[in-house]
Amino acid sequence: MAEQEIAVPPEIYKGLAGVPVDYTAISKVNPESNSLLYRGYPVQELAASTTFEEVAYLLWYGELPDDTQLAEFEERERSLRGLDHEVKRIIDELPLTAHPMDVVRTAVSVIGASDPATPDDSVDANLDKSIRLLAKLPSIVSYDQRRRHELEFVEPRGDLGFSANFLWQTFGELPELPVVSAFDVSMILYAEHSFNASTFTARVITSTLADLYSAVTGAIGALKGPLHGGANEAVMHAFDEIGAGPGGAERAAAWLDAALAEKRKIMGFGHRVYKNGDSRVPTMRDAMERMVEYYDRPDLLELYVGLEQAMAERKGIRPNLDYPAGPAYHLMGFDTLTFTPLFVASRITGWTAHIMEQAASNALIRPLSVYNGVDERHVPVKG
Ligand SMILES: CC(=O)SCCNC(=O)CCNC(=O)[C@H](O)C(C)(C)COP(=O)(O)OP(=O)(O)OC[C@H]1O[C@@H](n2cnc3c(N)ncnc32)[C@H](O)[C@@H]1OP(=O)(O)O
Ligand SMILES: O=C([O-])CC(=O)C(=O)O
Repeated sequence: MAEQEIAVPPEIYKGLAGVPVDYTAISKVNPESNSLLYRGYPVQELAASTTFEEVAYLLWYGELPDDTQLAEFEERERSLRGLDHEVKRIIDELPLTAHPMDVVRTAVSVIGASDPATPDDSVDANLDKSIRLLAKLPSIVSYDQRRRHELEFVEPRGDLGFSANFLWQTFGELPELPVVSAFDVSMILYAEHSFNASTFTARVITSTLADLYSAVTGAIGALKGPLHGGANEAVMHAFDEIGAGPGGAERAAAWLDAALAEKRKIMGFGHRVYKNGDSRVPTMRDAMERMVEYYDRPDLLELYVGLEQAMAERKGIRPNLDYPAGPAYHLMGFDTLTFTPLFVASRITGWTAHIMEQAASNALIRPLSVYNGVDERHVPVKG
């Protein structure tokens, strides 16, 4: 008699936590040293000495551009910033009740559906689509924020860098240097973070040989959720619940106790990979503090510090990048609902770098599941 097989239940890695699924040469997230490298460069150094355009180039081409390469790259990006009538028309048809992330997702989908190069998956075509989306996202995001205030579209300006132009198109006035610089830092920090949920979504879609626009559209959907990019918006909702004005630290602690008693997740805290703090937070916190000073809002900093300290005491959980980014964007004047679309405008660089990396060394992403439903049964014979 054959020896009876003892079924060993396979180990399930819920949420793929701790499971390496592929190599990447784009960025290295190191929770032990609390560091983040883009193509080998520490993100803090990039934030201090480069522009977001240089970082986009680095992520896509693997090296920082020299002066000539940067000038050509900037010229191309600036030439593509306009928005076709068709995209504006479709945005206009969307109800104002639509979340801005749904608007961005739809606009990217429309651009993909209208681009004759969509099926071309050559490296050159994908680079072209990537810079096209990078250039157009500020127009899409600002157009949507402005239409909610019944304001006209502001045409992009070819004499401004990415971040200055983004602010110009959103607010219709030229921002001062400290604001442009803090915004540019946020774009650099949000640009790339290895196999996070939205990037992995983009890679899964690419692995089926679907086009770049489809992968980006799916990634936008994944980023919308509050456990991922949607947390920067959710941080501001929490700040609104706590309320502005003096005494923020005490109110934040009391709010936190009530929220934890209700078993709520505190948005902007915790991270799947970093368990001792997010490598990007100190740099973004500096940028946020510069905005607190610039806009003279010490009460917001008091609330920020109060909630951070209370969370450390109660749960020992540290903030992630969304925590300082939310209040920084609020101070700059962005609507709270626009915060996650700002994340899209930056992460388009990382997503598309990963789409191209996946396409260059593809294997269909298709994990296994372990069935735990009812045993096999049979449809009763009728009659
Ligand atoms: C740019 C980004 O996308 S960064 C992430 C942005 N997302 C957020 O800020 C949402 C809030 N944070 C969270 O929900 C989580 O920390 C995540 C989703 C980011 C990471 O989750 P995981 O790695 O799965 O951690 P996990 O959920 O296992 O947390 C471990 C424990 O800490 C708790 N915890 C983690 N984060 C939080 C939080 N923000 N608030 C309250 N409790 C938390 C969990 O409830 C869990 O407790 P338990 O062991 O008693 O069940
Ligand atoms: O890495 C993650 O899981 C989430 C994150 O911080 C990011 O995408 O920037």
